[in-house]
Amino acid sequence: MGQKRGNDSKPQAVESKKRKKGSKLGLTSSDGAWDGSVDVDQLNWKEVALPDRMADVGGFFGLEEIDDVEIIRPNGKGEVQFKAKAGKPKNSILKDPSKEPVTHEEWDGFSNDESNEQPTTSDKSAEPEPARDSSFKAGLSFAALEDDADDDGMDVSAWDKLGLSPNVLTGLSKMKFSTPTTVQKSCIPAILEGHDVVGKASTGSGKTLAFGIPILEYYLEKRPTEEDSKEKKPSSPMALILSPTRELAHQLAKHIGDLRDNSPGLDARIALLTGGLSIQKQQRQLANADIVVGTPGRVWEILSSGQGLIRKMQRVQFLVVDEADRLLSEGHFKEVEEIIGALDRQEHNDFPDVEEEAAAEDDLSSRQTLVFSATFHRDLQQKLAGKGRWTTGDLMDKKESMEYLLKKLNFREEKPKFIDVNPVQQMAEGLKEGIVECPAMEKDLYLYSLLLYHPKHRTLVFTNSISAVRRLTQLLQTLQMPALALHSSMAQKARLRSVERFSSPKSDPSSILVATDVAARGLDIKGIDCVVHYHAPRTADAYVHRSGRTARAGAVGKSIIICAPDEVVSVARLAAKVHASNPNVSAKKLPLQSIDIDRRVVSRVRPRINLAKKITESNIAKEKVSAEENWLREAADDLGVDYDSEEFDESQGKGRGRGGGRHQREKKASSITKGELASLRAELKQLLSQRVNIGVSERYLTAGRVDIEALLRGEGNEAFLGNLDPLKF
Ligand SMILES: Nc1ncnc2c1ncn2[C@@H]1O[C@H](COP(=O)(O)OP(=O)(O)OP(=O)(O)O)[C@@H](O)[C@H]1O
Repeated sequence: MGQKRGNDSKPQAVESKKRKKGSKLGLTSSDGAWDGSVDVDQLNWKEVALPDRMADVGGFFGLEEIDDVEIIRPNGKGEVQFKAKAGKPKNSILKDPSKEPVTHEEWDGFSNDESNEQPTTSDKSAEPEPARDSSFKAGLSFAALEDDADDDGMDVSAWDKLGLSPNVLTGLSKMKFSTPTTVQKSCIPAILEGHDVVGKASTGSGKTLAFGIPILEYYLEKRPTEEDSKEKKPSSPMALILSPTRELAHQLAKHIGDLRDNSPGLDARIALLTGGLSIQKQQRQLANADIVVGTPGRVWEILSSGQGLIRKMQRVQFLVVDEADRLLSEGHFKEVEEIIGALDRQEHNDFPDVEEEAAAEDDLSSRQTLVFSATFHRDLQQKLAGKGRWTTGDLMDKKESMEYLLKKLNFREEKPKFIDVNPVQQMAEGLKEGIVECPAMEKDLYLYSLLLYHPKHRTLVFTNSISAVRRLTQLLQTLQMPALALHSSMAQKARLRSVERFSSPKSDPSSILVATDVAARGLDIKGIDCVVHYHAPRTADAYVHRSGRTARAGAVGKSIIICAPDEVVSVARLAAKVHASNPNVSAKKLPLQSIDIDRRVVSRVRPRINLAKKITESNIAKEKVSAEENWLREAADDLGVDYDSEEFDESQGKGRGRGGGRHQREKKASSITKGELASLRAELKQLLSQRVNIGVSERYLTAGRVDIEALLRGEGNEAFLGNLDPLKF
């Protein structure tokens, strides 16, 4: 049974017990006045600016600098103190970089693999920020609500039953979230009551705020008092939120940060701990954070660096495991286990006095564990049972998921609440699923045709490999389509640019993002109308998450699988698994609509595709050959031998070893001359300048059967000329 979290604050004695340890920060002179010296963490550090060309470099370059600081050596020995020359800052609190709202600039890209992450310097040191608004008291903010009544806020009475503070309601109103989503309605009260919660709800259903709101409410209730601030009592983070990828961590921090920024009196400081940022800076952010969001690799790296951080983190009141099936699987499992183990470990000599130890035990016993995902797959079960391999990606039912989560996570309650908002339906309600069947070698042609049918649709195309992302992006760009690439071996700045360009409201409404599964989870981009699986997803949960990038937050969207004949059976099996728990769906009648693309369109655009493929293959082969040659030349230089490209080509071309044929094809593609390439381009340009002509002859045009005026006005699908049935999907 969950221990109900009362609305009253803990008795003062317990509060002060928790924060008993004296502050070592600013020093005071004999008359008790602050003498201007501060701890190194409290100085107003700024990141060292780098020239643009070095923007993707990190590590050592994550240095920060500071001006106008006097270094004092009180007793002439090793000990140093710092004094900001500018004098005493406002409210005696110097700027704390972790308190700045998380901005887009701080984001440094995507990666599944934290260990391979490149540090970056893309985050900017913040402007000086206001100190905590300690005059603002929770529960006394009706005035704030009234003040804002005439801005463009919304009626939020639908949230009334959830018992939220006026502060958070104001924030929700400003964000125009008039109604809680189902997962929010079900999870928020349970979390506010103090329960451990496992929440399962479809993609895009608002899970972030389902746990984010109770955390902010807890902050309002327990935030440090004015007194604490004056005494500069060190605080501990209240929540640790773990996320499997950097972009998700960023999004979570941003989403919760947005609500904080819109809610009067809410000034919780959020630290973002992901690879790619200077670790020293993150350690400093952590020192003052109220909410910590991070990826397991970096969180563990920082916690295990000592400095009493584990002890500090043991006091978190909320441990959130987002995208739990992914986080408790694959590469992250070990680090998550380490983190959870460290949070639970209680060693007696950890605490300098009995009172502190008692307070820590108190915190530990009241810690809530919150676990969220849209899917819980069977591999998690296998892995937890010690059977190792990740294979099927099949989805687990409620009982199985619970059993295995219970084994691994140290829930405070014997029976955490499992809130499954969509027990029968894995997919978002507004999602339409379709399948396009085509010959295995003609996927490019069918993808292009599909895209022509969907002008002004923001489309996300998933492939199963990085090389396919590279090739397809170039192919579509050659066909003058606004395509962008996203995969984990791109430089971080380039990844950021791709997502920003794709998601910007100002971008071309026909934008296409070609991506690997690095974009499958959590990416919350408004207005993705269509998800295309160029390669069929390998697992049922991948299908759910990829498709979940569209039809988010009650919107509608389409998910289309392009499928070769020999893939049809496995794709149908995959869809059957996803819909298995839906009694309204039978294996014989899956909600996977077959889409027929007009054969005339396909045959008319084939010459475009053939030309574009030739150009793209030639470009890619040229890039590859030149990279290979550079490498061989360098290797030959190192070995002190002569590199003879012809001799090397001969040895490759005789079919010795694997890949000889491919090498020959690449060589051939790369040998297209500049002149030939230019004429291919000119030919393609000519084809692209004409609309795809369907059943229209000049006679037909002059007979007036096509409304040329309407076409010129941009009505209908401008890609096509003639009578064309719309795609029935
Ligand atoms: N109550 C609400 N009303 C309207 N929109 C909301 C509400 N709550 C959240 N949203 C919006 O819904 C979108 C999806 O939310 P969120 O990213 O939390 O979904 P999710 O369930 O975590 O998805 P995924 O499983 O794909 O990670 C966000 O853009 C968010 O701003």
